[in-house]
Amino acid sequence: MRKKIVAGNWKMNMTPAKAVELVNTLKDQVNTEAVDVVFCPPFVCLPAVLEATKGTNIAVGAQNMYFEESGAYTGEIAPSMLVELGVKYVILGHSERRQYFAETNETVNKKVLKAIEHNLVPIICVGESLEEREQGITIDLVRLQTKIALKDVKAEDAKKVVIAYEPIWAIGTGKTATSMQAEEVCAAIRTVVAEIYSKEVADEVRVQYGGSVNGGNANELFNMGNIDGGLVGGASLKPEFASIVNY
Ligand SMILES: O=C[C@H](O)COP(=O)(O)O
Repeated sequence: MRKKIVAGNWKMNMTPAKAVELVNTLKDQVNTEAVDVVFCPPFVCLPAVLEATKGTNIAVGAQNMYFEESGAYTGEIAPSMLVELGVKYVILGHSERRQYFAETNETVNKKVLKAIEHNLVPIICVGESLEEREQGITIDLVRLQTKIALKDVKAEDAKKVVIAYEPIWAIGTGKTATSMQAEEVCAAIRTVVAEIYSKEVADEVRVQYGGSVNGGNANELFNMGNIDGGLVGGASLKPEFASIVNY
């Protein structure tokens, strides 16, 4: 039985002081027994959020990292830096990174391999644009993104990764995929994982849905057979996040 996982991607919002306020608002409200809860603040807020979540079961994730160990990569963050702080998860390949920062399936794969090497759990984002959906290539595209992201990842490591299906047209738009649309693609992701590895691996890997998840739609989405929780943007910055976790 897969445990649900709900992660809040704060994106480029909050300052360290505001982050502590948000954690203090949410930390006693979220039920971490039934669901793994992850807060993913901006890099500079990580120490404050780690401190503020001490003594809770809330895990902390980063929103990105680089695939080299160290060196002359101005502005980048290495996995060891995150690990030393106590970060457990890292979002990789978010569509905003692909769109604005030229991330490709190949760089996402390098980051996934590096994260695993450092025992960070990658939350790998995949998903199609509206144009791609209208062209009828959603499943092919998401299968390809998943396959490349997992290239050279061993079966025992693949079991632990989280894959977030985020249709780009649903991100920050208030336009949620229907539970059937989300389920169809999340099931296809599980199928491709089974093809690469085995049914056993596919049964363990957790697949989230992301894109305008809110307190009103979380229950229906998270009750679909192949949806193991959500990657939440806008609503993760509000008290409403608790009602998503406690769906
Ligand atoms: O990472 C989170 C997603 O991009 C979803 O964002 P959203 O909940 O604001 O639509």
